[in-house]
Amino acid sequence: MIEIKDIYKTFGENEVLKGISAEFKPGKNNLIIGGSGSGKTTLLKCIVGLHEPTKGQVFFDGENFTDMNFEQRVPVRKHIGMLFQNSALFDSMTVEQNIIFPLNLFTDMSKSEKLDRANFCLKRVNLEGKNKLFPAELSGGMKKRVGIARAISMEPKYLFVDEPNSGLDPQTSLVIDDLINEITQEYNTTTIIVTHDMNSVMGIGDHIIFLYQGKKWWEGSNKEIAHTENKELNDFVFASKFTQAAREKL
Ligand SMILES: Nc1ncnc2c1ncn2[C@@H]1O[C@H](COP(=O)(O)OP(=O)(O)OP(=O)(O)O)[C@@H](O)[C@H]1O
Repeated sequence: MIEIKDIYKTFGENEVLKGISAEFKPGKNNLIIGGSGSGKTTLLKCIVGLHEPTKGQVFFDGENFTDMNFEQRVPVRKHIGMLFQNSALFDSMTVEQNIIFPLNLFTDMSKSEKLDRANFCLKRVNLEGKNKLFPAELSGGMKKRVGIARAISMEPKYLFVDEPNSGLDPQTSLVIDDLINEITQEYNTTTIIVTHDMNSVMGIGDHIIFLYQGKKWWEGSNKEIAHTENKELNDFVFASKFTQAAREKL
């Protein structure tokens, strides 16, 4: 479980996060949603340690991550898998080398063990046999799947995903959402996903927090979101006439 307590983040004069507290449970898809510039990515980066919060604390399974120094964080980081917006693959490396990269950094596995692990992860994301391809030879959806394979190579306890569906068509987005959902349940990972995608919200949103004006404005599940009376959340989720009409039928 990940717990955040009273997180503030300020850039110069710009107070982006104003006291956010939440709990993110294992085996659940925890979604962070909100308008553009509401601080979703900033919050994710504060949780994972890419930004230091101006105030407040982050706990990984009860351990105070914020107060740890670089060395103390290393064992926690080993349990973190990340999938960032553009998949962040190394263009000069093959698919296999990309997946093995964290294993080289964090483990003393033998070459054949690493290869076995890469093959297992590739199979898991339905990219068996694509080992020797380079990122430039892959579609956007395939790149995401390689990103997921790399993220799970270390068998993470915590999985952080920023905009998994950006640049993908609706069908491929569903495939990626399903994959993240399956992995979250199979490995009981505490998964935190930043998303704009309302299909993801309705499809896999076990636990959703909605950011507005730097605060946690609403929290609940995808079932609850359909019936919320929260005006700002309604304006955000059901912005179009089409989604408003769909809501009537929920
Ligand atoms: N490194 C930084 N330095 C200064 N300001 C930053 C930095 N990172 C983010 N910000 C500011 O923080 C605010 C929130 O940005 P953030 O990227 O977290 O929003 P977001 O909700 O993820 O937006 P989007 O949905 O458009 O990706 C913005 O005003 C942005 O300019």
